[in-house]
Amino acid sequence: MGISAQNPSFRNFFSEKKGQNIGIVHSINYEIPGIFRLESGKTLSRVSIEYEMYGKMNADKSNVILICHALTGDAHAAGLHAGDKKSGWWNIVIGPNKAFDTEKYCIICSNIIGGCKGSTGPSSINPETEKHYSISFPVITISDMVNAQKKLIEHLGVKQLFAVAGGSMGGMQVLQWTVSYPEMVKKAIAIATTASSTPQQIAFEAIGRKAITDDPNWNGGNYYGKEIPAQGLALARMIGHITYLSDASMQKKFGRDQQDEASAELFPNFQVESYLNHQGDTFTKRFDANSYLYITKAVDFFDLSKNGSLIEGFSGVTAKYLVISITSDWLYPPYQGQEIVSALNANGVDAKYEEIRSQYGHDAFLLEEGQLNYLIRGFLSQILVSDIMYQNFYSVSRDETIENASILMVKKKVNHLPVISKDGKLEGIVTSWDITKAVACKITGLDEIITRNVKYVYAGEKIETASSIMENYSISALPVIDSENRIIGMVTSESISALIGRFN
Ligand SMILES: CC(=O)SCCNC(=O)CCNC(=O)[C@H](O)C(C)(C)COP(=O)(O)OP(=O)(O)OC[C@H]1O[C@@H](n2cnc3c(N)ncnc32)[C@H](O)[C@@H]1OP(=O)(O)O
Ligand SMILES: N[C@@H](CCO)C(=O)O
Repeated sequence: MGISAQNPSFRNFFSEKKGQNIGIVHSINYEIPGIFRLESGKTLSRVSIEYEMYGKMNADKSNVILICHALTGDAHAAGLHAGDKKSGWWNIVIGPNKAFDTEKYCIICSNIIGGCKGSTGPSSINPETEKHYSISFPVITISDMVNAQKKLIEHLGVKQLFAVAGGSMGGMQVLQWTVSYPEMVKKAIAIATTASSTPQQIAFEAIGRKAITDDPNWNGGNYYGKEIPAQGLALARMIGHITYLSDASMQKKFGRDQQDEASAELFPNFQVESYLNHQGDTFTKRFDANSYLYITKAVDFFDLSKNGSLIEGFSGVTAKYLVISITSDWLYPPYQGQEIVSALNANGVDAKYEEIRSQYGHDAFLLEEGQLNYLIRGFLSQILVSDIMYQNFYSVSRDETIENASILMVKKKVNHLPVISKDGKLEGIVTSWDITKAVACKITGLDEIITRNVKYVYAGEKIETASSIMENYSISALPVIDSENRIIGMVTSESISALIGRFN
């Protein structure tokens, strides 16, 4: 790695718990059955989705985390392919004891539709013509990428994702998931991203696309089996790569250092030139130019605002959110992460904003191991009352008889009955112990034995809060209420204990 973090002691603080690697992994290819309809209305058939899976699904498939990759990523997020020396692109956070702990969660990452790493894209063979799609490939959007992932997730029998996470364009997919399929996402982690591409972001992508289409080898997109538009693609990557770094990281990596004169054709190359040439050159060996055109356009089209309002765009989102920005990211600056959180909060969504303090620039989401692990681990392991409360609870009204209340308790095998008013507000609670005492004292009216000074919690509180109330007052069930004192669920000591076995 080229530079050390801005404040080494800060970085070490977050690196305290080292994870392990997951070893050899392999990719799987899934073909979506039938026709796949795109947002544009166009259709594709025999769409392939390449994916990798690390860790095991638990019995009810409730521990699945989907990882969404950035612009030039792929399904290989972690571990090693047999014979390779380089691990997957997010190996720093995926594995045993890492934030995306493969001992606890089942991690899935798939290559996006439009890509060139095993999923159907412009370089694939069109089954109707038996030729490369090239630029006959339909326009794709971030929403299409998410719809293709949803097909894969459904095929794997997963009803709800425990979390969806990703950086940059991966973060856009995260946002899109929670807007398109709110009921399918419990937790969302969007890093170094925006909810709407800005003119400056579009401008950089546009220059990259022009570099490709101006290369004579691009040949209207028909270069498969011929010379590829390597010069244009390399130039596109060089421009893009500058936006992934920062002024400070370039200073630190290269300063004004030059290469040996012997390596130069005309003038000695600065080290930064040589670095960009290397990045451009390597990129042409791993990426398809047409895919680059389609994917960057999908990023440019991305805009979740509705009628000009991001608040409106996020209406209906229910996932709990962690939004992370990077202090030195000038491509997706922190204000864009803050805007996402404000719009989510305005919709009543539990969304938290965090910043990674780094000099690496945008690509810090691929590099800042300690801070990423610390923030993501904390967010994934935080369990709220709403995660474990029972919404199907039984209640009584205060004019009920003790006999009826006790029959209900026996039939439904519960030890607590919240007492509620006609408009659903919490008035008190009766327990099986209250009833036992009432029978002993020959009391028949429920009203006389209700505990009115009832303890309660709110759905958004941490389970630690609920369990300490239970412990302090020696009670085993708490009503969960909303801001208008209406009861919306019950949390019990059994539901908290059940958590211990949740991910086994
Ligand atoms: C996010 C996703 O979903 S996946 C996509 C992520 N992957 C990529 O973007 C791949 C290409 N990008 C990179 O390599 C990115 O810089 C990062 C963020 C992934 C890695 O960052 P770092 O570890 O800091 O690597 P750095 O930016 O210094 O680049 C290292 C490479 O530059 C080369 N290099 C460094 N200095 C010079 C120089 N002066 N002249 C020539 N080459 C140089 C190194 O030899 C090394 O080459 P290699 O990758 O072929 O081994
Ligand atoms: N370096 C990453 C970040 C782009 O957002 C990539 O190439 O995908």
